[in-house]
Amino acid sequence: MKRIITYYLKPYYLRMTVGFFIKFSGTLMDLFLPWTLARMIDVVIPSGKKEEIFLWGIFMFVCSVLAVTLSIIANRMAARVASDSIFTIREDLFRKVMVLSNRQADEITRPSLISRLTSDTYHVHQMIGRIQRLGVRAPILLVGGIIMTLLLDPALACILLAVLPLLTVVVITVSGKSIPLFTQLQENMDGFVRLIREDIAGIRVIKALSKEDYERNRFDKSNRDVVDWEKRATITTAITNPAMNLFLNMGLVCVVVAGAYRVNEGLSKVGTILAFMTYFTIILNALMSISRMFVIVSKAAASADRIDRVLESEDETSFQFVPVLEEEKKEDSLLEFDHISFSYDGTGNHLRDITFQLGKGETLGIIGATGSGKSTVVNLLMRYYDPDEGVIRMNGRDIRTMNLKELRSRFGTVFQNDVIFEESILENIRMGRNISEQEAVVAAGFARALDFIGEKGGILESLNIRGANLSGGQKQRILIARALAAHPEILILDDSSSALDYKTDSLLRKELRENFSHTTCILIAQRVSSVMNLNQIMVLEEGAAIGMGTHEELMKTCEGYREIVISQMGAERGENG
Ligand SMILES: Nc1ncnc2c1ncn2[C@@H]1O[C@H](COP(=O)(O)OP(=O)(O)OP(=O)(O)O)[C@@H](O)[C@H]1O
Repeated sequence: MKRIITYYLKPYYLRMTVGFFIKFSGTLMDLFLPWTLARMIDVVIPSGKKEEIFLWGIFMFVCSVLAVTLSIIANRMAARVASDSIFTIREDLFRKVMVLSNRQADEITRPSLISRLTSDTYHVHQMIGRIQRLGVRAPILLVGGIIMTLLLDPALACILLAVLPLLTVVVITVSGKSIPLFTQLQENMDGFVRLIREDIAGIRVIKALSKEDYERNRFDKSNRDVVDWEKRATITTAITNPAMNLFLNMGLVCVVVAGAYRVNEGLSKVGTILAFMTYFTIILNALMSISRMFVIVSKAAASADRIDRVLESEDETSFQFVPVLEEEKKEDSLLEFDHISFSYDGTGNHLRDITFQLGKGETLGIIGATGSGKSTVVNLLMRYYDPDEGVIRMNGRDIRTMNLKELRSRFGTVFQNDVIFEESILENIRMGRNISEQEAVVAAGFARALDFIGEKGGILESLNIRGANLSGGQKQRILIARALAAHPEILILDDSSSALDYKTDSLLRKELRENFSHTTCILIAQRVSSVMNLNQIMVLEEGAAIGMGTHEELMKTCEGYREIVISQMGAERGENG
């Protein structure tokens, strides 16, 4: 919250101050109206002076118009400050989310990052707007109302002063009880949104596994939790209005009765009693607004904390430069993994003592069971994570000493589950890079994607979100074209041809051999046929390299590799190599 007030709202302090004075003036006008009404009824009308009545009427009219106009101006200013400041907060938050390290994103979780960017910024937006409107108006009406009643009739004001503590107790008690309930409701709502997002994204698999009932039960439970907390919170706050009204009406009855006596005894006047009753209502409404403010501020404070936790986290770029750790090695290899060990969470051994070297234009295949650590090799290479032990070098230089953007710009990558955007095929290949339409078409040709692009109506045709109007293999080919389009120095294909038929897969490899012979290539695959012709193949098992060499070498030396080959290509091939 502190960051929002001292940093994000700072550029608007002047606007907020001007807005405050406008709101203040408008509220004062509102506050004066009952007083002028009392004066009109008690003094001006009985005097019978038409001119004076007319002037006071004009004065009241001007006061009302001014009160409304000033309030509208101040509210519009407040809305602008809220929108402008939240725009900056969202931008900074989004920028931060983009540069969070994978480890940080794992910790916070992706759905929570989405909630922070959406519902949490919404709550803060609400608070910034309301605090400038109600936050100014309600206290002025409360304090000003009390002062006016004291000025009008101190004896009657005693009734108000007696009722006020009761109203304050109601507000404080209800707020004290409802704020934690609303906070809890917000947390449950986060889980609820997360569940809906998962269910909608995974609707196909839910249907395929006939898990509709299971998911409905999960949904019902989450829905019930949200409704329960919502009920508790709203039932608690529901006491406020009736209780306040009760005290108000009791107070008003006392004011009317006491006022009648005082009027009869000539100690007070009818107009004064009327004005007094109006102030009574104004004060009550101000108190209710203040109680609502408590809820809004507490919600926003929780949201601001969640936003702050992301904003203050050290971003990826701040730990990209590590002082040169070792003498630059003059080596021929373009890429080197030097005894790399790594764990995502500090408990598992996700990679163990991995060592390999790769020269320019060489190709490396990585094969192994699911979860054996294949993608982890790429994650470390791209510096999504840093290894716990060992050094990764590029041209003999520790990659931790390289600029992160520069490092990543040398790669063309296709990851598992990469995303197709709701854009044209051309823009999906370009991805904002300086790539001409012609270059994109050529890349699509290398990726063997031209046939189906033609059938879809050409490269300018739009794709649906996540490529919903494409088959799995078509999606993969667009992603491969995206990776090839910039002619990267190092190409990484992580299980990116798994959905291609054998013929297309083999044609794709032919294209790569013929047109990307100078490109160093790392190919992660489940199929032996995809990697068997590469310069080196690394066989991973539970994070360790159990074999390294060419297909022929591995057939002789690596039992694990032979088993994979036999299972995929038949015993004969396995035995004869
Ligand atoms: N972000 C993460 N946090 C914690 N553990 C992770 C994370 N990502 C992967 N792992 C774990 O690390 C191990 C290796 O994962 P990795 O993705 O490298 O496997 P893989 O060989 O590429 O598998 P697949 O062929 O199924 O893609 C797995 O046990 C996995 O559960």
